[in-house]
Amino acid sequence: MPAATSSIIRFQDAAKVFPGRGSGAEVRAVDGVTLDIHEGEIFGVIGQSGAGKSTLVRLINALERTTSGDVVVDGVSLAALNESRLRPVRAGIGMVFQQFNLLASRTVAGNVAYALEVAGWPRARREARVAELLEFVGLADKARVYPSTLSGGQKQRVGIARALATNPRILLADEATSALDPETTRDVLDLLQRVNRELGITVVVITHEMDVVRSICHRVAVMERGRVVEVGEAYQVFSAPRHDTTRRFVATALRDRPSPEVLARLRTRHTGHIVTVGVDEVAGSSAVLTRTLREHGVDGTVVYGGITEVAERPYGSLTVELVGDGGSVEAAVAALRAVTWVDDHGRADA
Ligand SMILES: Nc1ncnc2c1ncn2[C@@H]1O[C@H](COP(=O)(O)OP(=O)(O)OP(=O)(O)O)[C@@H](O)[C@H]1O
Repeated sequence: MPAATSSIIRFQDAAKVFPGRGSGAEVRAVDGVTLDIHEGEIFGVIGQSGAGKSTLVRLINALERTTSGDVVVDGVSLAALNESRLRPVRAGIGMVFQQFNLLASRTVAGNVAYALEVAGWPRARREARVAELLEFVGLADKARVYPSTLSGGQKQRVGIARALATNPRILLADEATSALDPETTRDVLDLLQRVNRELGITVVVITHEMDVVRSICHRVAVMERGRVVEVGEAYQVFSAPRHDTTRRFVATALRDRPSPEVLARLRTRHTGHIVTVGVDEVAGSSAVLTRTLREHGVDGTVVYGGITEVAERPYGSLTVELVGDGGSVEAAVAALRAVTWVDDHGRADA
C-alpha cells in the first residue's frame, strides 16, 4: 500500500450535465460527486455502461468541464481555469485509451516523441527520452516499426510510453485492457503497477473487469447513474459489498457460491450437512476450517467453492459437507460462525 494519503485529485460536488440529444431530457452523467484520490495510489472506477465513469475521469484532465462543483488537481482548481491556463495542468496528466489511439503514419518512436515535439523538446533530449521510455515498457527493439505490425498488448505499451513522455504525475487509463486477451491484460497490468511503484505515478483506471481491480487497485469507487455509491479499499468494498452493482461485479470474478441448482445437485451426491463458509485473511482460511472441524470431531469434505485474491489478500468461500455425531456438527457450525460468515444449507433429509 502507498504510504502517502494526501489528496492529489479532489472532486468537490462535481457535476457534468449534457444537454439532451434532440428533444431528449438532459443527462446528468456525473451527479454531485465528492471524492478524494490519494497521491501514489492505483484507484479504480467501476460501474455499468453509462454509469458516468469516463465522464468522471475526463473531468480530471478537463477533457470535459464541470457544469457545477469543481475538480482540484494537485491543488489547482480547474473550474476557474480557461483553456490556456489548463495546458500546464493537462501536461501533468497522461492518458491511455481502450483503442490505443496511436498514429498509424508514425513509427513507435514517432508516436512516443509526438507529445515532446509539441512541447518543444530539442531533438537530442527527445531521442534520449523516447529510448528510455521504450526501454521501460520493454519495446526498445520496436522503435522503428509501425503500429500496424504490433500486437494489441504491444500497442498498449506504446500508448503507456507515450502517456508517460512528459513525466506526468497522474496517469488515467480508460478501459486500457478491455481490448486485450487475458494473458496480455496481465502484462499491461504489471506495467501499470510498475508505473505506480517505480515512478510513483498516481494511476486512475476505469474498468468493467473485476480482474483489473482485484489485481492492481488499492482503492475503488463504484458508480451508478452518475453518483459514487461506494468507495473504499478494494478489499473492504469487495469483501462486504453493499450495493447491487458491487455484488454483481464481485460475482463475475469468482463463482464460488453454489446456485440453488448446484446445491440441489450437491444434495443428490452428499447426504451430510452442507455449509458454505467464508474465506478471508483473518478468520476463514482453510486451516481454521480444518482445525475447528477436528476440534469438534467432525469430518469435512470440500464439495464446491473457490478462493482468489483481492488486493493481494485471500477472498472466497468453500462449501463443505459435514459428517459427525449428535450435536457435534451444530457445535462446529457455531464455532465457525464465531470467526467468519456461514451459510447453513442443512441436510438433505432435514
Ligand atoms: N458528449 C455527450 N453528450 C451527451 N451525452 C453524453 C455525452 N457523453 C456521455 N454522455 C452520456 O452520459 C452518460 C455517462 O456516460 P459515460 O461514457 O461517462 O459512462 P461510462 O460509465 O463510462 O460508460 P461506458 O462504460 O459505456 O463507457 C451516458 O448516459 C452517456 O450517454
